[in-house]
Amino acid sequence: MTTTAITVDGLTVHRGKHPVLHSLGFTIPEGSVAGLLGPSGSGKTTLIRALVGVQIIKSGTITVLGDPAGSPSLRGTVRYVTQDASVYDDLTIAENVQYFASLYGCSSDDVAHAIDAVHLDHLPGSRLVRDLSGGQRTRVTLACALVGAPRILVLDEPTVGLDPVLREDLWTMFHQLADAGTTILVASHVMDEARRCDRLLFLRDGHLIADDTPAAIRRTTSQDDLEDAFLALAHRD
Ligand SMILES: Nc1ncnc2c1ncn2[C@@H]1O[C@H](COP(=O)(O)OP(=O)(O)OP(=O)(O)O)[C@@H](O)[C@H]1O
Repeated sequence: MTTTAITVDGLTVHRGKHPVLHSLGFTIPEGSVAGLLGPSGSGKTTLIRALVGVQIIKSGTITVLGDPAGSPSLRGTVRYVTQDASVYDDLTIAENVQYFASLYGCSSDDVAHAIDAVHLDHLPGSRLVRDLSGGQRTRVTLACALVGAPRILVLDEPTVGLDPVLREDLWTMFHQLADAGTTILVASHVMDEARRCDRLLFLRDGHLIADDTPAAIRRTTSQDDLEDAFLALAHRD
C-alpha cells in the first residue's frame, strides 16, 4: 500500500499584498520523486518554503509525514536545499558534510557515502570549500543534505550549473534514494528533467494546472514532449 508523505489542501499564500498561490491541493506518495515545474515567478519557491514550514500561509493545511509542515518533529527529517550553495567556505568538504552529519546523528560511513554519491570522492577531503568550482560547491551542498538518507528531501533547482554526466548520475541517485523510501520533491524550470520524475506538479501563476504522471500528462494533452504538454495545459487554462 502506498503511504502519503505530503498532503496539501486548500493552500493559499500571499506575498506582499498579492496572492501567489491559489488554493492548491495535492498529495505526494512516500518513496517517490515528484517534480515541481513552472515558469519563473509561478510560485515554486513559495510552495517549497510553505512545505518546509518557513512561509506564512494565508489559509489551508500542509501535512508532512502526519505532522503540520514546520513542526519541530520534522527537523532533520525534512531536508531543504535552496538555490544558493549553503556551505561553510572555511571548512573542508569532509568537515562540511561531517558538520551536518553530527546535527542529524549520522556516522562517518554516512559522510563518506554522501561525498561518494555526489562524485567528490576523488578530491582531497582536505580541500577547502572556498577553493572549489561553482558546480563542486553545489555538490557539497547536496552531500550535506543527503547524508544519512533523509525521509523527505526538497531540492530547489539542484542541477543548475552541473554537467550532463553528473546530472544523469544525480537523477539515478534520486531514484535510488526514493526506492529506499525517501520522498523527493525537485523544483525545476527545465522540462527535460520532468520526464525523470514519477509525478509532476505543473504550476502556472500560482495555480496547479497538472498533477499526474508524465505518461498521463502526455496522454491527456496528446503531446509527446512535456514542454508542449505544459503549453497546451497553460493555454487550456
Ligand atoms: N518577498 C516577496 N514579496 C513579495 N512578492 C514576492 C516575494 N518573493 C516572491 N514574490 C513574488 O511571488 C511570486 C512567486 O515567486 P517564487 O519565487 O515563488 O517563484 P518561482 O517559481 O520560484 O520563480 P523562479 O523560478 O524565478 O525562482 C512572484 O511573482 C514573485 O515576484
